[in-house]
Amino acid sequence: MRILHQSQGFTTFEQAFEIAEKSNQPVLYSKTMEIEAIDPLQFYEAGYSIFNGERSYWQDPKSECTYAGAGSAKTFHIKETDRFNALSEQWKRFLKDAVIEKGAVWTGPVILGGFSFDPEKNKGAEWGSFNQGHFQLPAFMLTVDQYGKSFLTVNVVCNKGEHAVTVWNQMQKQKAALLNKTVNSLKDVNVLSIKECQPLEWKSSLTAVVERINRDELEKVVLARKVKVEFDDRKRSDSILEKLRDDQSESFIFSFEAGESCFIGATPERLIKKYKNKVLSTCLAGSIARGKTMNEDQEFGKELLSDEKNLGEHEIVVRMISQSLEDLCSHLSVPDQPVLMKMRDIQHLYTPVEGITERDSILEFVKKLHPTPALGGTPTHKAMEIIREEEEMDRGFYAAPVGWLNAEGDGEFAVAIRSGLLSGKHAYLYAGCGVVKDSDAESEYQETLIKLRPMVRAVGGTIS
Ligand SMILES: C=C(O[C@H]1C=CC=C(C(=O)O)[C@@H]1O)C(=O)O
Ligand SMILES: [Mg+2]
Repeated sequence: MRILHQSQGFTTFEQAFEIAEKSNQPVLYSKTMEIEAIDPLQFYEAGYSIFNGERSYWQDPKSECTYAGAGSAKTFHIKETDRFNALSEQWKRFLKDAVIEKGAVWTGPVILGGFSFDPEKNKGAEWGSFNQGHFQLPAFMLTVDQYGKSFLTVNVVCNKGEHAVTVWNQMQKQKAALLNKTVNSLKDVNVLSIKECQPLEWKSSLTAVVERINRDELEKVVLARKVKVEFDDRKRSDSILEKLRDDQSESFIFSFEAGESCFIGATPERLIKKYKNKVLSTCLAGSIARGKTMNEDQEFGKELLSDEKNLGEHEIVVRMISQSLEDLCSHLSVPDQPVLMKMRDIQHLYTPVEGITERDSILEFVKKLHPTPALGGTPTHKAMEIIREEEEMDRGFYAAPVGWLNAEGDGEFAVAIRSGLLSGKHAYLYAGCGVVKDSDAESEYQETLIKLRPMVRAVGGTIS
C-alpha cells in the first residue's frame, strides 16, 4: 500500500494529469503555499546540491518582491532572432491548460531570465549556454514579499503516461530536502588575475567614434568593454550574490544559472515594470563619481546636474523612452528635470517615466524599448551597427533585458549592466559608457572603471 497524505493539492494535481492524458499535451500544475519566513539567499544556497545549474535569483531595489528559484520545471531556450515574441508565444501556449492554485500577488507560475543584447552579433563561445533568450520556470520558487512573508510555489509539468502518485512523492521528497537543508559556509576561491581586454584599442575606437558623431553620422552610441577574471577554482554565484546584496541594495540583484554558466549582476537601471494597467520605466544615463567627503559628494552631484555633456547623454534616453511608451500607453507622465541616483561607487542622472496602458504583456514593452540609448544609442539602427563593428567582444546578455514575467503578463525587467558571466574558472565583467560629441576617451575609460568596481569587488578582486 502506498501512503500518501492526500490534500486538496493532490486532487488538483491528479486533475492536471487527467487533462494531460486527454489532451496528449504536457500540463502545468502550479501550487503556492505560505511557509515560514526564509532568507531567499539561504533558499538559493540550499538548492545548490540538488539543483546546481538550474537556480535563479531576483531582487528589486525596494525588496517589494524577491524570487529565488531552484530546479527547472521548464526551461525556455529561445533561439529565434525575434526573441521577445518567441518567448511570449511559447509562454502563452505552455500555460493554456495549466492548473494553478495561486496564493498571493507575486506568486504562481513565474519565469525568470534574460535575452541577448543583439541577436545579429556573432556569438562568443563563452555565451554558448544562453541562446537568444534563456528563461526558467523554477520547480520550486520562493517569493518573499515587501512585508517579509514567504511563499513557496511548486511547479510540475504533468505528462501523459506518467503516474501522478510517483511524481507527487518525488516532488514532496525534493521539497523536504530543499527546505530542511542546512547550508555550509562556502569555500574560499581566490582571484589569480584580472585582465582588461584591449583597453588601448578600446580608447582609440572610442575616439574614432566621436569623430563619426562630429560628422553627424549619429548622435550617441554606448561602447562597452570587458574584463576577464581568473580564479583558482570555480567561483560560486552564491558568494557573489551575498556581496552584491550587502553593497548594492539600491540595485536589482539577479543571478541566472544555465548549466555550467551563470549570468549575475546588480543593475540600477529598470527597463520596465508592469502591474495590471500601470507601467514604470526609468531613464538612467549620465554619470559622475561619488565624492570622498559629504561636501565633495554634493559638489559632484551639483556638477552632474548642470553638466551639458551628461545632460545631453541623459536627454536622448528620456526622449526615446517617452516616445516609445507613448505608442503603448494612454497616459504618460515625464518629469521635466532629472534628479540624482546615488550608488556606492557612482551617481547618475535619473528620470522616472510612468504610464497607464491597456496592453496585456510586459514583453510588448520590452520589445519596443530595447535597446534604449542608455545601452545602444541613437539612431538605434546606426548605433547597433557601430557597436557590432567596433566592439571586439560579444555582449551576450550584458546590457540586455533581464527579469521576470508571470501568467498574467505582468513582471519587471531591468537592463543588465554592472554584470558578469561566470564560466568555469573565469568571470567576464562588462561596462560601457554613453559616447556623445563631447566625449573624451580617457574620461570615458575612467567612467567604465568606476562602473566595473562593484562586480570586481563582488568576485573578490580590486581594480584601480
Ligand atoms: C552602459 C552602462 O551604463 C549606462 C547606464 C547609466 C549611465 C551611463 C553613462 O553615463 O554612460 C550608461 O548609459 C554600464 O554601466 O555598463
Ligand atoms: Mg556616461
